[in-house]
Amino acid sequence: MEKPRQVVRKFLARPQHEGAGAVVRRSIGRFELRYFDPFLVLDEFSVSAPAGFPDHPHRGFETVTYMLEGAVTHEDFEGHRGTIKAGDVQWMTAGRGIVHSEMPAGPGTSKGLQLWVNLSSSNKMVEPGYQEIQSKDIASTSSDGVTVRVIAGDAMGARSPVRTRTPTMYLDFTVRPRAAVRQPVDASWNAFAYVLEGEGVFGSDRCGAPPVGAHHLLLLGQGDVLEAWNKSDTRPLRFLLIAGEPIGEPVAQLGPFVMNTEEEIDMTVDDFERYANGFEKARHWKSQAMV
Ligand SMILES: Nc1ccc(F)c(C(=O)c2c[nH]c3ncc(Cl)cc23)c1F
Ligand SMILES: [Fe+3]
Repeated sequence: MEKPRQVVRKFLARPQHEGAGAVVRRSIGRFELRYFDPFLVLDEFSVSAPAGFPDHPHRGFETVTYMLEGAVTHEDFEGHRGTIKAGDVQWMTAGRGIVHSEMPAGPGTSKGLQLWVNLSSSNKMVEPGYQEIQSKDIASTSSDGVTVRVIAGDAMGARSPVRTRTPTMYLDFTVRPRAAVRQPVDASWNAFAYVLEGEGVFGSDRCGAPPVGAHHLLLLGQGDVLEAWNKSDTRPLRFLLIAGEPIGEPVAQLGPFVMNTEEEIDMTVDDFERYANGFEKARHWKSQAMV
C-alpha cells in the first residue's frame, strides 16, 4: 500500500548576499535548516556581471549547478573551463579538493540553482571530477499534463545518466493547469520539494491546504510517493523534487569545506594554506575572472 509523503515543514527562501555581489535565496544551509542529510545547501541564485562567485575552494562534497536562465562560466585550477547554459547541468565532485570560479557569462541576469550534496567519509577524498549534461541531452518525458526533466535518478520512464556517489534523485517537474503529479520516492530517503514557478498543493489534496508559491522549500515526511496538484486554471506549476539517501555520519563544516570532524577541517585549512593534498595547483592559479 503506497503511503503519500506529507509536508512537515515549509520555508520561504529569502535573498542574501553571497560570493562577490551575488544574491542567493538559501533554503537548506540557513540557520533554521542547517543540514538535511545528505544535502548541505540549496541556493537559488541570481547574478549579473561583474558580480559572481570568484576563486574559491571546495572539499568533501559535490555541487550540482542547474541553470534556469542565462549562463555561468566556470574554470578550475586544473585548467577545466566551460559554460553552463540555460537547461544545462554540471554535477561537480569536489572530492579531495577543487579551486574554481563561477561567473555569469554574457549580458543580463544568470539564474539557477546550486545544490550541495554531501559525500560519505569513504568518498570525501576521491579525485575531483565533472559530469556535464547539456539541456538537449537531459532525459525528459511528458504524460497527462506533466513534463519531467530528470537531472538524476529516474521518473516516468526517463532515466538520467548521472552517476550519484550519494544516491540522489533530482527531478524538475512542470505541471499544466489542473494537472497532478504522482512520483514514487524511495521510502528510506530524505525528500523535499522546491517551488520555482506558479503555485501547487503538495502531499494531500483533502485538507484544503493553501497552495504554495515560488521560492518555498517543503520538507516531506515519511512515505514512498509524492503527490502534487496544480489547482490553477491558467498558470503552470514548476517545482523540483529532490531526494537522497541519508549518509548518517557526523558533519563538520567550514564554509566550502565539509568533513566529519573538526580535526579534519583543521587539516583541510592547513592543506589549502600550504597547497597540499589536492590543493597543490592552487599555488600558482588565478581564474581569468581574477586576472
Ligand atoms: N562565498 C562563497 C563560499 C563558498 C562557495 F562555494 C561560494 C559559491 O561559489 C556559491 C555559493 N552559492 C552558490 N550558488 C551558485 C553558484 Cl554558481 C556558486 C555559489 C561562495 F560564493
Ligand atoms: Fe563553487
